[in-house]
Amino acid sequence: MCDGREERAESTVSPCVSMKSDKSKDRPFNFGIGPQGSPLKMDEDRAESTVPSWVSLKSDLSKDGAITFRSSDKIDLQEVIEGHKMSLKRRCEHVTEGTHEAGSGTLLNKIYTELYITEGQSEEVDTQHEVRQLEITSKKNIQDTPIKCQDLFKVLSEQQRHIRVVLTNGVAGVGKTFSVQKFSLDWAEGLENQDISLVLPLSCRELNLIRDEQHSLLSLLHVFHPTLQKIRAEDLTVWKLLFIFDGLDESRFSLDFNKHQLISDVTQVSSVDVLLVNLIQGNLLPSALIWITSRPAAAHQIPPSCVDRITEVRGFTDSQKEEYFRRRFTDEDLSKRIISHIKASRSLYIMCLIPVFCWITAIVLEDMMTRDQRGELPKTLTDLYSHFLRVQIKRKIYPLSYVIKSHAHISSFICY
Ligand SMILES: Nc1ncnc2c1ncn2[C@@H]1O[C@H](COP(=O)(O)OP(=O)(O)OP(=O)(O)O)[C@@H](O)[C@H]1O
Repeated sequence: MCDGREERAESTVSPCVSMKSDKSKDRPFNFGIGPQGSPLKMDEDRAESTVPSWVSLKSDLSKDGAITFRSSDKIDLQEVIEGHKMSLKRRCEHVTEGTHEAGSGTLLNKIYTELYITEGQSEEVDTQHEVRQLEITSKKNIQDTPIKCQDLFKVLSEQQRHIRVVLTNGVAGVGKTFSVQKFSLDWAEGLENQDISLVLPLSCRELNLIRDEQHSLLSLLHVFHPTLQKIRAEDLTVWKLLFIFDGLDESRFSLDFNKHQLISDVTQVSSVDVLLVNLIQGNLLPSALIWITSRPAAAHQIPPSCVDRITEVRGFTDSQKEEYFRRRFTDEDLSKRIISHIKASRSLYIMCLIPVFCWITAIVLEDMMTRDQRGELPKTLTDLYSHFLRVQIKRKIYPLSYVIKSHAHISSFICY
């Protein structure tokens, strides 16, 4: 049992068929490495911290849960937090849709459409055709308990206790990374979860880059969040931190929860996988919150006993599908025509449960409807896919490698 805690509702993470693709290996969301804005200007000679313990910080929570600092710790802590918020906001407010598209960027808040997220995990998917599976899944949703992304760490019923580790499953292209980005942006903009001192997204794909290096948790944060260069070990132990590990399926670490070095000090150096295991088990920073996202087939790497809440991103409900197209196009008539076209095609309508399909559909139908198109609009997934490739090649805005990766992503869904 992780961190030695007593009985916890057993969660089953059944590995489902993963619609694995190469798409997310090219994901543009860069959590850390690279230019992240200027470092904070802080007084080098500041007096030793008088930071109160987290317990006393908690007593300073305002009505809306936001932290207010006492005068002695006000400047240092708030400077660090504000600097980190600015940096995170810069990184999260622009997104690239679909797959990597150099230099592009849409405002996340402009296109972000609420996703259907549920508590718990759907039963293992069977081997039926993808469209059939998605149809069944969407019907099963009715009894499930929806949960909002911003509430993932909130205790929502009397039966629940403190939620420390959340595992979010979801198939390829369903919106896990977008959810992480939206959660982080809302925090950075001061809108949600203001009781959390620092939200620290770490993409598993980027962590792979330092797989062979030795780090302490503190130095790991310095590498991936340079705006936190000035934070010290004692800060980490008193703040309420949220670590987000996005894309566990992309991780090349072998997480061994049974036999590993025990680490409880944030300055202790070890391999990155050992740091992760200790963090997830609660040996290292036991009060830190942890959010892990994964495609279903990789989620079993986290022992159920370590997980306080399992959620699943299910994609878009029917009304969310329509909302997506309405948000995407300022031309109301165009969005209406696109919605009525996908509604008329059963397979397209069902597949639009997956947001990345909405994106592909939008690209293709916008292209076909806004120019003098004589051909028939695509009604099957194969039609849609071939039009998609044609549009991309014609636009020449994507390199060939991008087109090949798109193919890998999409072909994991399409067998029509
Ligand atoms: N909430 C959303 N609102 C609007 N578009 C979305 C949303 N979620 C996802 N999308 C679209 O779907 C694409 C894929 O989403 P995302 O990268 O978050 O999926 P994922 O579940 O992380 O996939 P993978 O497992 O392949 O990494 C996005 O680039 C975007 O075009």
